[in-house]
Amino acid sequence: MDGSENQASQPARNFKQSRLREPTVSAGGLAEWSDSQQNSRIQSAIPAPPGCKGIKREIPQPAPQPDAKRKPLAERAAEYAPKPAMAAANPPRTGIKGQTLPAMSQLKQPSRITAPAPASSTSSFAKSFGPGRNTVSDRPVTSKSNGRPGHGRSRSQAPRPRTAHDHRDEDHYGDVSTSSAWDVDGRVDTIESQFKELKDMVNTTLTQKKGDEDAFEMAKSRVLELEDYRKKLEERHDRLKDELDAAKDDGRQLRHEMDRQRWDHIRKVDDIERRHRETADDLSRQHRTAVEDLSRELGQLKEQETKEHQQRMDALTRHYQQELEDERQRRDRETQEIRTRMSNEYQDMDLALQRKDREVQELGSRVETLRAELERERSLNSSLQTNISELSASNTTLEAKINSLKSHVEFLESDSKAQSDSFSSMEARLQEALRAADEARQKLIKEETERRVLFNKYQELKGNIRVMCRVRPTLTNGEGEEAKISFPDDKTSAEIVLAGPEERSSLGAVSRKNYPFEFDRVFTPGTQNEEIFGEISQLVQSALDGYNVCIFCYGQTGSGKTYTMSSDDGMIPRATHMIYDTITKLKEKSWEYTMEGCFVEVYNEELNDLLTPNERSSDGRPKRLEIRHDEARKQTAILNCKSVQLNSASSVERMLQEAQSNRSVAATKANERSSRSHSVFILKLVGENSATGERCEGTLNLVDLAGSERLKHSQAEGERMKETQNINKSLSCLGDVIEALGRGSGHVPYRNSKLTHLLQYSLGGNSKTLMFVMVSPLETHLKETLTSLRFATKVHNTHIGTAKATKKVKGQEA
Ligand SMILES: Nc1ncnc2c1ncn2[C@@H]1O[C@H](COP(=O)(O)OP(=O)(O)OP(=O)(O)O)[C@@H](O)[C@H]1O
Repeated sequence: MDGSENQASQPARNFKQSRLREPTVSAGGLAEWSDSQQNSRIQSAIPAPPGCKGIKREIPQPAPQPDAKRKPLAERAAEYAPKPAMAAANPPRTGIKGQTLPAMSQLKQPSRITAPAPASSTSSFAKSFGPGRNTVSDRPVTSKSNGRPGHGRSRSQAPRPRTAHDHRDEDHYGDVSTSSAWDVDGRVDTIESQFKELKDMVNTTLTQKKGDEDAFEMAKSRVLELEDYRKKLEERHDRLKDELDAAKDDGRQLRHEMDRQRWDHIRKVDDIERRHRETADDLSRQHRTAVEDLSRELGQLKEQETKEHQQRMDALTRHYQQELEDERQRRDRETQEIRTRMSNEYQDMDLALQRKDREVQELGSRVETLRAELERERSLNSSLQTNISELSASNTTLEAKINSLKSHVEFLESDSKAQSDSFSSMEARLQEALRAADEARQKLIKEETERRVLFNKYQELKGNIRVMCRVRPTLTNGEGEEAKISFPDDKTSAEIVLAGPEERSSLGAVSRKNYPFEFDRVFTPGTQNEEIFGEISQLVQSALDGYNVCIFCYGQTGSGKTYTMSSDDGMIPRATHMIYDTITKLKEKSWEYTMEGCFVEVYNEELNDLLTPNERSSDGRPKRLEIRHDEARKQTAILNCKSVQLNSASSVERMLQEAQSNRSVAATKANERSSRSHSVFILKLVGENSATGERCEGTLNLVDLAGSERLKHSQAEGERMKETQNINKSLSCLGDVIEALGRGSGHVPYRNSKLTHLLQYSLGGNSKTLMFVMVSPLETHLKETLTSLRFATKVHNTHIGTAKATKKVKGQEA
């Protein structure tokens, strides 16, 4: 039977006696059970399916047997049933016993009293006690007298709970004591009815007990069932365990089998591989043998073929030789015949030719005769014409003579004496004028010599190294912000003041420092090349006078060096034009000049000829330019360098163009190259005075230096690095040379760079030097500009010794 059905049929069942692990249920019965409690019982009662999780569920233990010493309530109630009078007669005793029941009832029914045992009955039962007998304080004592500890005891000690009707028993005591305390019959009736109720209760309890026993039995059977199930499960577990062990054994065997098969397989694979190798070896052996056999056969076949071929060739050769011989003989015969025929024809032709020759000779002699006749006729004709013209001329002359004679006769006929006097005075005056002119010429030559002396003295006084500054204008293509440059002194035009970069003080004030510089001359951005040349023309004159002159432009890239030096109206074309003009003028003073020019560049410490850049020596190597100094003449020559005779201004222009184009060829970007090399235009001027016997030899060097800002750039690599190092080196060597000259040092380090070595006689004692420091007007170039101006100031402060002209008068040193 199902547990739930059992419960439904026994609503008043007391679970305290069963002690099963089920929720504690009050004596109220089924009406007080919650659904969850019922469900839990249903779940526990249903046997779990075999093999499910329920196997692990705790099997409920049989409830312990109730305390045997304790008398069941029904028995105790039965003891009182036949003696209702005693209850009235001996109220304290009955009261004690009666007092135990509600206490027990309270133990069994902790919260509620259900319909069969309503609170009203308890309260009416309580009414049977006399006043003061059933106080709250007595109850725990009675309960304790039981001597059993229990969980219900603590509840009895707590303040009594309200009944199901939500009022305490004590609430009625007042009523009992006041209304019916001494109504014995009423009380007996009440007690009897109460007893009857009690009896019903006992019966109910007995029924409950029976139900409990049934439940107990059922639980027991359930336990047995579960035991069986457990056993089954254990059996199943053992069976499964056996199966697992068997499966493990199978697995082991399978693994073993697998290993064995793997080893078999590996062995087989090895065998196959070995067999395969052996087969391959056999095959390759067979192949080798076959190849050897074949090659042997091939060799034999080849030999045989060669022999057969040779035989065939021999047969063919013989055959063809025979044929050739036959053909040759046939041809010989034919040739013989042709020769015979030809000789006959030759003979015929010879005869015909001789005949023709004779005819030609005859014709030639006839032509000669005719030509001679024609010539004779022509000369006759011309002589006749000459005669005619001579005759007409002589006729005219004769006519003129006749006329003059006529006039002479007339003159002679007039005053002939006066005429002859005037003639003689005129001749005397002419002689006088000639003598004066000669004297004036002599004076002029003397004055020219004196002018030269004075001019050079004036130059010396100005100093042999002069520095001029030129600021180029801003270009119109929006180059950038202009630097703050001022020119304070209009009169001397020798000062320039540069506002330095912005400086910020610790207080945040922005200021600019002024940097004043002073040079021999400062040219403002508006100055034209013409005015610049006006300043340097005196130096060009000095070169004509036999001095070595060096004019160089120094400054950063883009500051205007090339513009100043080599542009169409730059210093080089202007200087050459001036020289031509001067030479022409000097011719009147008996000076004859020859002018020779060469153009070189110093690039990477190598001299390159810009007029013949690709010229090679006889051994095919590029011609190496070598510097040669003539100590006595204080002149420098460059070996293997093309030197051009400059007879006219146009030849100078041609030379400049050629140099420029060669410079462009040498580098893809001519501008870049111009920034990275020094170009030197060398003009040699040799003058001789036929009147005075003077001879002078001067050199004009016009140098466009490489961009000075390269001094700082050091991030370059490879070729660029070499270039940078060389530019740095040569520019600092130039500074060293100027400094050494200024100090009057015995040793001047000319040889430290190609540039200074080349300009040795144009820098220092025997020369006049002019440096142009070129200035860019841009703010971005400010630092470079300051560096350039400082360098120029150093040069300007250097005093170099007196210059000397290389001049000779025939037979004596200058
Ligand atoms: N005085 C001037 N008036 C007008 N334009 C000028 C003047 N000076 C220079 N320029 C212009 O400025 C530019 C740079 O000048 P230039 O090529 O002569 O500089 P640079 O110093 O020779 O440079 P690099 O070292 O690269 O050869 C050119 O376009 C040139 O025409």
